[in-house]
Amino acid sequence: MVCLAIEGGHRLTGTLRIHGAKNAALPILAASVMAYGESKIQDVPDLQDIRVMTTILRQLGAKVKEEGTTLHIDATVLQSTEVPEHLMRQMRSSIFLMGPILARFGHVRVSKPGGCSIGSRPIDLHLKGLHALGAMIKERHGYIECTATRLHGAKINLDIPSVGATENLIMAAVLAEGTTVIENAAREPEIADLANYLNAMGAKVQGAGDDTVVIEGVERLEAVQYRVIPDRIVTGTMMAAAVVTQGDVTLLNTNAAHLGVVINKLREAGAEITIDGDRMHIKMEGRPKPIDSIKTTYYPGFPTDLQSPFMTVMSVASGTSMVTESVFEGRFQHVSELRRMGAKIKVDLRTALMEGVSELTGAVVEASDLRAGAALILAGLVANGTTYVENVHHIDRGYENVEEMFGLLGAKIRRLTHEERVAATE
Ligand SMILES: CC(=O)N[C@H]1[C@@H](OP(=O)(O)OP(=O)(O)OC[C@H]2O[C@@H](n3ccc(=O)[nH]c3=O)[C@H](O)[C@@H]2O)O[C@H](CO)[C@@H](O)[C@@H]1O
Ligand SMILES: C=C(OP(=O)(O)O)C(=O)O
Repeated sequence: MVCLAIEGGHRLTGTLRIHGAKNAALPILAASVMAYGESKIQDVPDLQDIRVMTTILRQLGAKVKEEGTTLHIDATVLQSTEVPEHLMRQMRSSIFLMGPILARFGHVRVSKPGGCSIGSRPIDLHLKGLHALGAMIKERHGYIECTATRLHGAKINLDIPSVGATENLIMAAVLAEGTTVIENAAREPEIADLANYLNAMGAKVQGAGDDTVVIEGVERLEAVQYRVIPDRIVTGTMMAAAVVTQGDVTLLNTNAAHLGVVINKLREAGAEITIDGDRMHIKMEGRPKPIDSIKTTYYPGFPTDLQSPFMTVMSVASGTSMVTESVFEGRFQHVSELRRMGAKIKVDLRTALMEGVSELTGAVVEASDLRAGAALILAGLVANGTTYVENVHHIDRGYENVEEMFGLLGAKIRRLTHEERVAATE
């Protein structure tokens, strides 16, 4: 079990290029199984979740070649439409394969991805939608098997604007017969990115990024070259890191339009943020001011994936701030770890009240999930002494070479084995 050792007290300065978005790349890679020919997907981040996705694609019989951050995928012929259980279990995003494999091959068998530490994360809306598109669905022994000679268009109203369900259903509907209308669709930028990719392949998807998406089914999709959008959650994390360390940072390959509410909240905390095309400059002088209140919600609201890194900012603010998590029921597990470092946080159900402290102190802490890990790295950057963040595998799911990424801005972060960590803290 590896851990990150973060030496506190180094102000972040310098320039960093933001990598491609995990949450856009994953559904796009899944969608590539619908194309005839060799797809070329650019700016794919080098992350654990991406490695799991390419392993699954290879296991199904697709040819996958890596060339730096470009992936070449040829799924013209697949040997299997069953995703092995051990790979399904490694990440939730394996569920994205359900819609495209079913749409193109008429059959798919996957195991249930299960919940994770941030919440129960059911997939009922994915299944209800696929059923409306004409899939026969059998759920037995923890497996889901879907069949359909050809899916057909349908009107689907999602109970919740689920990102994953919207994406899975768009992918299933592009090869269906007739027109599909998805109402109360999620509006996250990654959905528009997926639709742009599908449309480049010959699909007819309109309205992605809005709450009604209309998909006119086509017969066949052709492989294309496509570049994934920048990762808005990594951008937001690095912005928060610049603020918490009172730094001066320039981020390249960003899209400020995807981060409206995040930029406003950091300005409220006192950050000076300037935007010039895809370049963002963040400068912070002094302690962050308290942020009156943040409530996570669906896009374009405040993203749940940035709730925990922002909690670190608020933990060291010069006053009291409030956060309400309304998307995932279990996303406050970083609170106990931040408290170990000296943060003063009271939680009442889904709301946390943070009384900013002037100093955090380094401690051994555990990342319970990806973004909780990011929050603890940020806390380690400003803490007095060294912070050891355990369970780094969660962080590796979403931040490419995390210690190098922060290191480029002057942070001192080392990756240690468990034995090295124990020796360092004895
Ligand atoms: C790979 C990816 O893109 N992951 C993102 C995606 O996850 P994901 O697509 O899993 O998140 P959803 O938008 O589906 O989840 C939103 C809410 O809907 C609920 N729900 C969802 C599906 C369903 O069938 N039934 C149901 O009840 C979930 O439990 C949750 O409470 O959006 C989340 C919300 O912005 C982000 O935190 C994740 O980073
Ligand atoms: C929750 C997240 O991702 P996933 O849906 O892949 O678990 C995340 O990126 O913060």
